[in-house]
Order: sequence, then structure tokens, then C-alpha cells
Amino acid sequence: MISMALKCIVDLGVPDAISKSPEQPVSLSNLAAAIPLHPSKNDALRRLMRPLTHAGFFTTTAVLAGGEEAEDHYSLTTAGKLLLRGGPQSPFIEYKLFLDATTMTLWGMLSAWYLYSADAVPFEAGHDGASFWECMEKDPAQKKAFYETMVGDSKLVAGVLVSECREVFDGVESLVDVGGGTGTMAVAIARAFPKLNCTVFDLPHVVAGVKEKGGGDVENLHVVGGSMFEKIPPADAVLLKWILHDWDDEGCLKILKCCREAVAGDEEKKKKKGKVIIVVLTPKINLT
Ligand SMILES: C[S@@+](CC[C@H](N)C(=O)[O-])C[C@H]1O[C@@H](n2cnc3c(N)ncnc32)[C@H](O)[C@@H]1O
Repeated sequence: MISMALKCIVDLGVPDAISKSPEQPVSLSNLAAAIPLHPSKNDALRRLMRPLTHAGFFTTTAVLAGGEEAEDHYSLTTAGKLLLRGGPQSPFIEYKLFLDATTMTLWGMLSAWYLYSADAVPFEAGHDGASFWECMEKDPAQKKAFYETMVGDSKLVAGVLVSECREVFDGVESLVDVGGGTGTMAVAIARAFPKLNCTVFDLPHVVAGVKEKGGGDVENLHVVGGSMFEKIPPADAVLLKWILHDWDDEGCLKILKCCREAVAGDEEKKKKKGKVIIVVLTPKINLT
């Protein structure tokens, strides 16, 4: 319910409307007037805002106006600001991918998957056995939506990684971003550490054009296409951001074994210990 309510308020442009008044909380009536809302739906908007306020995206204060009944006034929390459209580090676009009608239909198949012994996950069952990544290659619109999502998320995470976690890169001269998508993360790391040789490694159709699209001027950025289940280019460190959650234990073990080979160093140098840097989403965050 929270997810769908979130999709609805982002579709309606509620966070953007509130952000136009950074100093003052916005009253429900002003908010309703600022978005494309049917006049009969003002109270329905209040009801929609309530669970999302409770979930930590907004704060609310009830303000008495000239002896009349108190009216709710809203401000954005830090989490709420992530919902702003087009913000330089906004992952708001993720909602489009994860809450669109096609994706939501698949959730309806989940209970059936638990009941039967079929190997295909609901996504594959709903796509004639094709994996998410296979579908992506054949569907340019879905591929575009997916990588826009990843770019938004990577901008956010890269900003934190290169400013708050710089020590992770101490002593690292070369790094491969495994499953690095269209290169946002690798470009950010390469720019922040100009002496570090940074490689974006992903499926060939994904990395095609990375240099032309955003990394053209970054000399220490390299691009390699291939499969992380076969061979990962050698480096001092490999980065896995948003990768392991996609695979079962067997798949993760294969990837991690390839990572170990990649960072093991060659026979001649037997150099310093390699690093495997894993970035995953953890469920506990402070939303306010
Ligand atoms: C959830 S995305 C994460 C992308 C990127 N790390 C980020 O956080 O923005 C998973 C990535 O794994 C890549 N991938 C899937 N199968 C792969 C394979 N066999 N070899 C290399 N990359 C693969 C996908 O193309 C996709 O870019």
C-alpha cells in the first residue's frame, strides 16, 4: 500500500509542489491547488498523505487558521526529497520501473511460484522462460527505463562512496566495476581518483557506447564487455554494486569465485591482497 501510495503522489507531483516552499510547510488546500487534482479529491489527498507521513516521507503540522478547523501543513523529510523529479541525485525514477503495471502483474504470480516446483522465477514464467537480462537486450524501452533507474541510484551512491568512504580505495591502483551497467559509478570513481585505473565490466550490449555517452573525457576509464560468470578482468579491487541480490546462492558463488580470480594477482607479481567491495541495500535506515 505504501509503495502504491508513493507512486500516486509522485505521479501527481506532490513532492515537487511541496519543495517549492522550502521555508514554510504547505497547507493541504495550497497543495491541492498546486497539483492537477480534481476539486472533489481534496480530502482523498489528505488520506493519501497520512500513511506516507507516517512512513517518513513528509512531516505534518496542524495549523489553526482564524478560528477555523486546523488544516494539515506538509514539509519534505530527507527521504521525501529523494522523490523530487530531476534532482541531480534523485532515484525517484526507480518507482517507474518497480511499480509499473507490467512489474506489478508479476507479483500476482508469486504465491503460485511457492506452491509448485517450477524453477523459473515469476519474471521468467511471465516472459516465456527468458531472464530479466535477456528481455532487456530485446526491449530497448525497458532497457532505457532500467538503466535510467540505475544511473539515478548510482549518482546517489557514488556521491557517498567517493566522499564518505575514500579509505576503501587506499592502495588500490586498478578497479573493475563488475556488472557496472552504463558506467555511472565507474566514471564517478575514475574522476574522483585520477590515478586509479577504473574498468566498467558488463554484458557487451550494456557497455556498448559507455565511452561515447559519458566517459569520453575520462582517461583512466576503460570498458570491457563479458560475463561475470566466466572471467572478470584482473584488478587490485572489484566492486559489486547491486549485483548479488539478483542471483541465488549458486549464482553468487560463481560470481564471487570469478572475483577472487580477478583480484588474486598474477603469478609474477603475487602482489598485495585484492579487495572485493560489495555495495548492497540494508533495510535499516533513518528516514527523517
Ligand atoms: C541491478 S544492475 C546493477 C548495475 C550497476 N552495478 C548499478 O548499481 O547501477 C545488475 C547489472 O548486472 C549486469 N549483468 C547481468 N548479468 C551479467 C553477466 N553475466 N555478466 C556481467 N554483468 C551482468 C546487468 O547487465 C546489470 O547492469
